[in-house]
Amino acid sequence: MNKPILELKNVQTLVNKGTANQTKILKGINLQINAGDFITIVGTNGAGKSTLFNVIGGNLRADGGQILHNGQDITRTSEEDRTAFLARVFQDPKLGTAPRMTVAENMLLATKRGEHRHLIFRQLKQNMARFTKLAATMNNGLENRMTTATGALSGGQRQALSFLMATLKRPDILLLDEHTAALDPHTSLNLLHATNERITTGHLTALMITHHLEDALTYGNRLIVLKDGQIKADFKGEAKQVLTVDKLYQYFED
Ligand SMILES: Nc1ncnc2c1ncn2[C@@H]1O[C@H](COP(=O)(O)OP(=O)(O)OP(=O)(O)O)[C@@H](O)[C@H]1O
Repeated sequence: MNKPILELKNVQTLVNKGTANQTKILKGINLQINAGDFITIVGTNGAGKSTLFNVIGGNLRADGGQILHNGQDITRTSEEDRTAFLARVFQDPKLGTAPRMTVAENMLLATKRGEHRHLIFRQLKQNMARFTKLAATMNNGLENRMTTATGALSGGQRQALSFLMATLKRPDILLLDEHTAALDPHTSLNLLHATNERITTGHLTALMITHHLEDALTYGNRLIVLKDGQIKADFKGEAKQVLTVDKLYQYFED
């Protein structure tokens, strides 16, 4: 059998280390993520979902356990070095794009994720048709704003651009941290559809945090419930298909 694309072995994190307030946030996470997995993650506020993404992304170091990428230990690899194989989209549309650069320039930058980036503007012209076609797949008019500064886009267009940028250079792992939560219901649904399309047709490996149980059930092949820093359930394949909102809701009680 192939190695998991990402594996977490007994991963633990602490906050307020060495003080009287020292607290364990992740309490021994064991998780094997296989190539092509699209995992939705749900859990109460404070369950540790963002902390899990921080520790996978490398902006928080694990205080115990191991993280392996294709079998290689990356537990101590920096956040910057992990961008060579990992991309993340945040809830805040402002976080994923450079506001003064145009849509096309941002996209060009994204083709160089994980490399020393300097823009060669002649490459803009060469890539414009491809970028415009890609922007059109987001179904929100982004393709008509290729030379607009990103700061002037609507929140929905900016977040769609962040998502596109995260996937332009194929990441081994894509982390979606409530990436539609700041959008209105219609815009959010549109981006979710585009997200699902790009992940499934591109066979990307993705983890998506959401507070919408319906969305967690609708999308992906796997669903994880995080509670109090631990994985309480991991539904795969058919077990996920027969899962209902009512059953899932039980994990949020008490
Ligand atoms: N730097 C920190 N210092 C102290 N406590 C922290 C720190 N970072 C996270 N925590 C605590 O760790 C717990 C988990 O936080 P985390 O943000 O991972 O939860 P979450 O599941 O993403 O929550 P939400 O759904 O509200 O976004 C929370 O109790 C939070 O207060």
